[in-house]
Amino acid sequence: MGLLTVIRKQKMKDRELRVLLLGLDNAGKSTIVKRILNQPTASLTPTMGFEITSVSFGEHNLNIWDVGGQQTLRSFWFNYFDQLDALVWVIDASQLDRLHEVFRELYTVLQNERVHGVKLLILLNKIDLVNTGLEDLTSTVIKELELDSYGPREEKWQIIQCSAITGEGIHQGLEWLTS
Ligand SMILES: Nc1nc2c(ncn2[C@@H]2O[C@H](COP(=O)(O)OP(=O)(O)OP(=O)(O)O)[C@@H](O)[C@H]2O)c(=O)[nH]1
Ligand SMILES: [Mg+2]
Repeated sequence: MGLLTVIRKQKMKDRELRVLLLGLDNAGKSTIVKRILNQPTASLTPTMGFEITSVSFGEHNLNIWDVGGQQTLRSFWFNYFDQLDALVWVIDASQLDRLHEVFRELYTVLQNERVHGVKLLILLNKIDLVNTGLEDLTSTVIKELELDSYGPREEKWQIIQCSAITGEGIHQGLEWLTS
């Protein structure tokens, strides 16, 4: 293989991003994927295994792994940790009573060494259902998960408010992932 071919292949590889979408059941992960694809978001059923979606964004091709978040499925999450470029963690911002569960599960995921150093995007989803308190929620998440120790914001992690139903914030999330 000539040098130019090697460089070209490497460039193509750099543009392929493997993205793992995780979060509790009902957080809105699959709806976010539908929104990205511009497909109807109504009448989705809980994801029982996983679904891979390939989508191009700018110069990049994102391979998004959408994995079911139900309790019984969480022990399988670690099967998807290899060679990740980014982890997207989706939180239902309208369900504050589940925040403890959210923190516990994400904390466990972040302990896994295969996730260390991987870009982390936290999406506070369903903001169309929330009228107040989003800024407080954002600060709480940053504090509880000690995100500042994860590395510099913008570079290593980001937190974005979004709605898979209205589409708000989704583009911004994809931009950050591919930046
Ligand atoms: N209002 C509102 N509802 C949303 C939003 N995103 C998702 N939903 C609803 O939340 C419910 C769950 O959405 P899913 O996308 O299936 O959730 P999931 O995270 O994929 O769930 P699992 O596959 O079980 O892990 C559905 O009824 C969606 O319509 C949002 O931004 N706003
Ligand atoms: Mg799903």
